[in-house]
Amino acid sequence: MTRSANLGFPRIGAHRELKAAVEAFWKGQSSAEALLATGSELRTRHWQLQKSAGIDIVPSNDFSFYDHVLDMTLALGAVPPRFAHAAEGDLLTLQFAMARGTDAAPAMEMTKWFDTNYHYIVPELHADTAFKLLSAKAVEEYREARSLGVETRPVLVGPVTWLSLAKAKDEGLDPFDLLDSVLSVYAELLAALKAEGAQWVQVDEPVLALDLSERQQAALQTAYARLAAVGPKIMLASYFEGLRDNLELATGLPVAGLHIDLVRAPEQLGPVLAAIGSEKVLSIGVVDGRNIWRANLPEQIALVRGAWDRLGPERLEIAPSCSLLHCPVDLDLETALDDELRSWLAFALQKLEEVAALTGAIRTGMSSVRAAFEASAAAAAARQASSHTSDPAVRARAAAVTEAARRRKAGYAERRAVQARRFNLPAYPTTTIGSFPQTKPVREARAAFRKGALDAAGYEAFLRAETERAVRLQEEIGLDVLVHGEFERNDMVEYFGEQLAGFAFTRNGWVQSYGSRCVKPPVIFGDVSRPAPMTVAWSAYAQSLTAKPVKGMLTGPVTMLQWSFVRNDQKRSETCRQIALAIRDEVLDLEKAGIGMIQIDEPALREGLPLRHDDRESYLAWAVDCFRLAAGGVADTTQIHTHMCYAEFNDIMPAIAALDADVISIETSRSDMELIEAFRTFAYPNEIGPGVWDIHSPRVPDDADMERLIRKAGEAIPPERLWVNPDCGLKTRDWAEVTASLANLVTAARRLRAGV
Ligand SMILES: CN1c2c(nc(N)[nH]c2=O)NC[C@@H]1CNc1ccc(C(=O)N[C@@H](CCC(=O)N[C@@H](CCC(=O)N[C@@H](CCC(=O)O)C(=O)O)C(=O)O)C(=O)O)cc1
Ligand SMILES: N[C@@H](CCS)C(=O)O
Ligand SMILES: [Zn+2]
Repeated sequence: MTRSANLGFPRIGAHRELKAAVEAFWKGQSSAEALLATGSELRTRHWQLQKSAGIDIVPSNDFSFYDHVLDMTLALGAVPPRFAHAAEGDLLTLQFAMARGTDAAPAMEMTKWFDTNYHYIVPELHADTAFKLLSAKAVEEYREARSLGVETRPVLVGPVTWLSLAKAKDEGLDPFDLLDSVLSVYAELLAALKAEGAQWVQVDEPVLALDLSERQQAALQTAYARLAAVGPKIMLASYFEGLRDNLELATGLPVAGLHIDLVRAPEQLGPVLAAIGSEKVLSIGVVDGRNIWRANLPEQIALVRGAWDRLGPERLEIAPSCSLLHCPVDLDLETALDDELRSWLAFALQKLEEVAALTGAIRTGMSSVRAAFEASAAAAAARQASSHTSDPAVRARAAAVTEAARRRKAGYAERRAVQARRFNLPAYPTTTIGSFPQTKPVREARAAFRKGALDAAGYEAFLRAETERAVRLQEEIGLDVLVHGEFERNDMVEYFGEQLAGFAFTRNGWVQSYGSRCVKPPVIFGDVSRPAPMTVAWSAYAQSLTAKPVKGMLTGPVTMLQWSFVRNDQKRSETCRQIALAIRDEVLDLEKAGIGMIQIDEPALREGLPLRHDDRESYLAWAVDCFRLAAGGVADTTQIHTHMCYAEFNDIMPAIAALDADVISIETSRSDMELIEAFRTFAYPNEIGPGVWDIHSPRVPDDADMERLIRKAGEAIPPERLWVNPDCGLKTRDWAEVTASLANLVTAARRLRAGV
């Protein structure tokens, strides 16, 4: 019988219940028991919701208190030696210590999960890492679901993906040297799941979407020859791209099932069907797990029928393209959303209903799901015919863009000279990345304003006071280039989305970004333009308070695109160009208002890079063009900054240089300045602020730490081109940490200056 399946459900809760519980525990306001109870309630609710939506194969172990890659690291006992002190306690405390750091041990690195805005904790490996089954979470959650009458398919991050994401900490060590020891623990875990009664296990190997080295390919062969023999049948899940040249490898592995992503790569169905042989179950991902558009069921059923014709009912599963971790939970909560737009959307629960409808159509015939299919077809037709998705003026303007609009008037060397005269900054200029603490009072004031409990004048007065406090503090600390603090912003993307035409925003569309932190990506449904200035009043106000330069602060077009739910009826490059023109308007208005330095953040430029090398050049070409279009209109005396965090820069250095920003600030401190190496190798020509404070950790770095990092950066970059700044914005930190850390940062810079 053809079955409906899910690969993972959003764990944070429709109302971010997990966030509240975890943060209360961290603050010491609630007990471990209370946190564990919330976890259990959420898992129970989510299993039941999935069953009620009509899903036959429901996942377990997709839940996590922080991150599922970290959970796998704990399962394998790969605890870095610096957490030995925490390893003596319970696993909850240990995992939070590893993720967030402690006074005694800096946090583990965190980076982007493939091309998503979800962050995982990077496993750390030493030649003598002693792997052992440390956490039986997967078994416990399987047992928990079973006790509730729900038979689940536990999910594990696969060994080859886990090793590929890991960082070797010993010179000369390749993570794959440790494959055998890692596989022993996986085998033990699978055996334990089998003993508990699990018939199937979903093993996620998204690396199958990447260009694989020979070592990775061999590791996949070795791993699955060994693990398939253990017992539970393995559903090997690939997603985020087509298998392409990994197709033969994937279909040839001795596993019982294979999941493929037919949303990103529908063209792979034919070749996979031809190669899959006569025994494997095929799980087809036909509902988009990465976006919020309603599926076109009549179109998708054609793919399903193609698979069914070849495989028959027993060897077919119908599923979302990937875990629904990247989707908000429930569209029904969006009561304030425009009815027309809402009728085009589906969140996690609605997507599962779509999976169930496609399964019903194949299993019991069209008559059982006719209403769902008709509604889906009507929504698709209405969206295509809607006048709200296109704006002829925006299209005409985008079509008329010339190369000249993307080019600064003078080259960097000339700009550097005129800007040095204008700003007259000391060596090692100090600055921050933009945001200052988004404290509870700030969030509460915004919530009160939104609910009407605080009027516009009261909210504005509150924000002005916060901004002035931040400016005064920065002056007192002695920073050279100030920021206004971004207090008026709920989020660096959502804030702009709320003000741009063509964007819509949700009330509850939360998606986990890292740990307890969530984002509410706006929805780009139509052509984008900027009806009015968005940030000019706040920047001008902050500048009016001080003689020091205050940077204007904008989110760049690629990041706006990447961190939104993007329309799927137009090329991404086209949508990005429209956003770039809207940001360009804002840049020019800031310049007109006397703002001399304008930062255009592009932290998602690297994340947007296609997973396969073959696709990268064309992406980088349009992404760089869009940034340059946003920035290119200003005078040479206006200094353009950009900022990127979490990026592996090595493979995109030419693109970063081609942005031609006067100054770039990057995240480097968690990797101990490793990332700066790429800038040295490439001989990056412009100014750089390598981050010297890991702002994701509550730890206050001392001035000696920061001085050491700057000196290390100075070995790679000529000191006269170095800036001193944190890794990223300070919105997640509190004022005590910010005040202490920034004072240390300024001390470090002054000490270096004295030695220059
Ligand atoms: C730089 N990063 C960002 C990414 N993606 C983005 N879209 N934005 C980013 O900044 N990706 C990479 C990184 C990820 N980093 C972060 C860092 C911090 C957060 C974060 O703090 N998220 C907040 C939610 C932010 C927000 O939208 N806040 C709203 C609503 C606040 C709220 O919950 N209000 C309450 C009432 C107030 C209260 O009682 O506290 C309510 O409405 O009930 C706002 O400020 O108005 C988070 O809380 O997780 C995310 C990614
Ligand atoms: N200006 C933003 C950038 C974050 S990537 C901030 O400071 O929060
Ligand atoms: Zn950042």
